[in-house]
Amino acid sequence: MEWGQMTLEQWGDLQTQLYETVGENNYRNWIEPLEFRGIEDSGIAVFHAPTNFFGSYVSQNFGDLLLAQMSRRDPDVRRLAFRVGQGDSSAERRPSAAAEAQPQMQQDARSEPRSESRRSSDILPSAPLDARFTFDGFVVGKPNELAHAAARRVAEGGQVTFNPLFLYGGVGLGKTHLMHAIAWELRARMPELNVLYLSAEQFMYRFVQALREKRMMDFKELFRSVDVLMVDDVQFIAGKDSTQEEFFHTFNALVDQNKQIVISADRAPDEIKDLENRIRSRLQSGLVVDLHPTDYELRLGILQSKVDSYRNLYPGLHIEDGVLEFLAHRISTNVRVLEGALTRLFAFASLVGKPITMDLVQDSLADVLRASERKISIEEIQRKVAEHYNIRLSDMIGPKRVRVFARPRQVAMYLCKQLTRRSLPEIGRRFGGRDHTTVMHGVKRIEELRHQDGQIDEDIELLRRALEA
Ligand SMILES: Nc1ncnc2c1ncn2[C@@H]1O[C@H](COP(=O)(O)OP(=O)(O)OP(=O)(O)O)[C@@H](O)[C@H]1O
Repeated sequence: MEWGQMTLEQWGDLQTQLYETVGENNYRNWIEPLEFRGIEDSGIAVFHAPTNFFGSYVSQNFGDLLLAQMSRRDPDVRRLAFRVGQGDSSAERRPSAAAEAQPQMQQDARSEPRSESRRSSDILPSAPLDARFTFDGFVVGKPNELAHAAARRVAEGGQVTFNPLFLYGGVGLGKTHLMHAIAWELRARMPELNVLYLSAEQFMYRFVQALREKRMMDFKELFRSVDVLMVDDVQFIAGKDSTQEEFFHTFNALVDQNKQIVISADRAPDEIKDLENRIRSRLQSGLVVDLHPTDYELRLGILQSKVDSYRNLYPGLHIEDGVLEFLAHRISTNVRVLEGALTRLFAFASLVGKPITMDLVQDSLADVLRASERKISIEEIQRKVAEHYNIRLSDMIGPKRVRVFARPRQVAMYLCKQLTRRSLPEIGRRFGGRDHTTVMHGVKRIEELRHQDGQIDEDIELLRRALEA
């Protein structure tokens, strides 16, 4: 290291001044234990701090003052660095080239500790990131465009504008994918940032482990020294009092330091039961965005993008027109199921050496298609049919046998047979305790009428479509 102009002696003078400015207690606790190492030629004043937490605290609370006083004496001083560990600062302890190349980061890091040990992955391992979960692999549509835009903004790593970013949505809608994409992007753009991604469950596990091993100071220090904290599935900590407490303190400490936090959950903060109110309100204090259930266009887009990525794996595999549209229409539950179906189709087709046709879809995905069928209930059918024929529900189910009630009743029975998996006796029971032979007769009668009476046929088609919508 080349030393700047400031000498140890001058540091001694400065300490006396700091003593007067910060007061005896602060001075003894926070300034005196610092060891001045010198000034690197890049204008970084380097201090040795006893621990990362210590460095972080000094940086946060006295960094501006220290920097102002130092740069008054030596205009070359532009930043402070608090490092832990043994030995002299050496070349490998300098901020990385990437950090130097990032003007924004330099400004952020002005008074921050950026030691190698702080970045060391064995001290603060992030949960592994899935290589497929990048922004490139994320298909944007109406239901997720806001969440995607917010995630992009955070991934730029600029000034923290909303804190935390809270992403929520139902199962398999892309929360984890977006979180990983943010982490990948930040790592690529700013490798010097300490980005920690983990699930709320892992947070709890580490907390409990720290308690058990009596290493709470280390735990606090580690979590307070990250630059970006990302916690997935935060609903997990609901009802777990001490984990919530610790999460709350970690959260506050990082927000106070203007460090970005990204949280995901399966529901909105005010819908998470057994969450302390103070945490709930913290989680709501930034930007809360939800991933809406996918629509047909988004599902089709996702399928098309997955097919593109499969092209290398299965070259020459042909997909019949209409297959993707059919899947996007039929599998509307979640993207994970949709992806799984496509993977299975490709594997199946390549095994049997055939193109992906509608027949192959029916053969290889029968269970998935069955499971994703919308379940239509007997009550729903009865209600819709009663509405359609403008009669009361009680008359449809009741004993009256006049045609104005009997015909709609038979139509409803017929639809129950067609659209549900209920047995004839079960259907009979739900129509005022009628016998299964009555149901059978009704279903037969409607089958006949569909051939003879265009109006009935049309009514049934209309009702079926409304019920399946
Ligand atoms: N818009 C999208 N574009 C591409 N892939 C997507 C999209 N949304 C979801 N996926 C994929 O769907 C799968 C499930 O997504 P992810 O794991 O992110 O869901 P999640 O919302 O975190 O669900 P969970 O609540 O179950 O954890 C992943 O393989 C992901 O890549």
